Amino acid sequence: MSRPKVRRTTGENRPTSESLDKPGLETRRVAAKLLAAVVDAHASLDGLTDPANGQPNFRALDARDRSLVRAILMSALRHRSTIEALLARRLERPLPANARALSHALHVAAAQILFLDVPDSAAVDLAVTQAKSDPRLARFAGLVNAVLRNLVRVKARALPAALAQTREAPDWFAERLDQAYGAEKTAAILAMHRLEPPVDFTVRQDPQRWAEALGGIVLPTGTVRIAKLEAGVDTLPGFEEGAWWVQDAAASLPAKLLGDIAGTRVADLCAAPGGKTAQLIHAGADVTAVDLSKSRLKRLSENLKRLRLDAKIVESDIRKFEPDTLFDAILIDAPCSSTGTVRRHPDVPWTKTPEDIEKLAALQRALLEHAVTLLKPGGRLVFSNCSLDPVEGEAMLNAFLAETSEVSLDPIKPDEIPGINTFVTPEGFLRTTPADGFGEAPLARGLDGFFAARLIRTP
Ligand SMILES: C[S@@+](CC[C@H](N)C(=O)[O-])C[C@H]1O[C@@H](n2cnc3c(N)ncnc32)[C@H](O)[C@@H]1O
Repeated sequence: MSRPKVRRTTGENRPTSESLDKPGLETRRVAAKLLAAVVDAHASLDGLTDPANGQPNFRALDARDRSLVRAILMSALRHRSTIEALLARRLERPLPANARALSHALHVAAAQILFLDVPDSAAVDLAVTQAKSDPRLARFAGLVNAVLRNLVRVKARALPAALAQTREAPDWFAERLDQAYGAEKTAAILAMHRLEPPVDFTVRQDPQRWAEALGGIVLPTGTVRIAKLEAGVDTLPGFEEGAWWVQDAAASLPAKLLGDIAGTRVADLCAAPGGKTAQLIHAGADVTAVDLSKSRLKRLSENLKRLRLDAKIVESDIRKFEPDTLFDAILIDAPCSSTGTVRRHPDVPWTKTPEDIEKLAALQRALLEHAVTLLKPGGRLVFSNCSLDPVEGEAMLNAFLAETSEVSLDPIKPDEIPGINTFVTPEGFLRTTPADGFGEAPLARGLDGFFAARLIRTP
């Protein structure tokens, strides 16, 4: 194939009022702007697309265009390495480092061409118009046209080959997974990161009935799972009456590891938005929910209100939380790199760095050190997080245990919760990854990456 050449701007590339108003153009511009914010400024996609506090250009779009922007960005990030490889092959030389806006516009268009149900001609045409109407991109309009037209022509053959050859992750992340899990399991984890995950529900009772009502299956742990949402969760049966809450199957396990807590006083430290708080209250505990974030605690209150569940809510840094009486049990679901949730949050590996992992592990250690002082002698504490990185999990916990006499490990037993036996490590930690699951049925495969350990306060 003849490689596209960079074409210089001519007068014909100046924006016209027609090009500025072209239907769909603003949606692509916003998508490219948000992609820049994620990849270059490490902003979180959920924050940027928050309906109340998100990026202003995004919030100015109507609901349909907002969903298209989200769909473009989910695909662009979920397949970022593959798109990068396919674009690089169609360019004569790498894009200059200062051509970030061009790179983002190409990625947004390629995501539509390769992964979304948008007509190819519309994706190409809008990207070219976008280039012509942006002073930073106008001189590249010819290149955008040539690269994207070429991509459309070859995609049937080139996409499967690129998917097979590309590791779908930034190098730092794939290398850390390799070190922790080995090449084969890393490949399986990264393959799961490309797929849209199912939706899991924790139900208050009668999982079988709710599986039928929602059109899903019951996993061995009791979680109800459906393949995908056809509309908002608030349209599903059982939402109004608070019969269930959305919670990944792995996220439902740490609270269960506290065992029978009916009638006991339990602290849920790092509680918001409250999925695990709801489990603890539903299990019959008198729960104190503590979190640093006012806005996240507001969501926790709203969630508990819908579920008609009640907890004492405390806004505090848990390092400064000094209750009058010690707790019978504690759950601490600590802030982490969230690398176990990449299937749902494909921006995570592109917004986090190895330095973040080290900093978060140090914060977790500090939170855990204070949390154990709030526990009654003989009481149990479960520490959990949704990171795949052992620095935030196994290594942090082992180092803490080696240096403290205040608590000891209470190993998790493989048969104490149905369905978890393959997730329990030889030392008695819980470790899940997206490559794990509950059997070979397609809907039973995969769950978020989680780490959990149970400790007991020295009597
Ligand atoms: C992984 S989220 C918790 C998810 C929650 N347990 C659930 O199941 O819905 C971590 C939480 O820790 C909170 N957090 C972070 N640092 C904290 C601190 N120093 N003290 C209290 N909460 C903190 C964050 O605001 C965030 O809500």
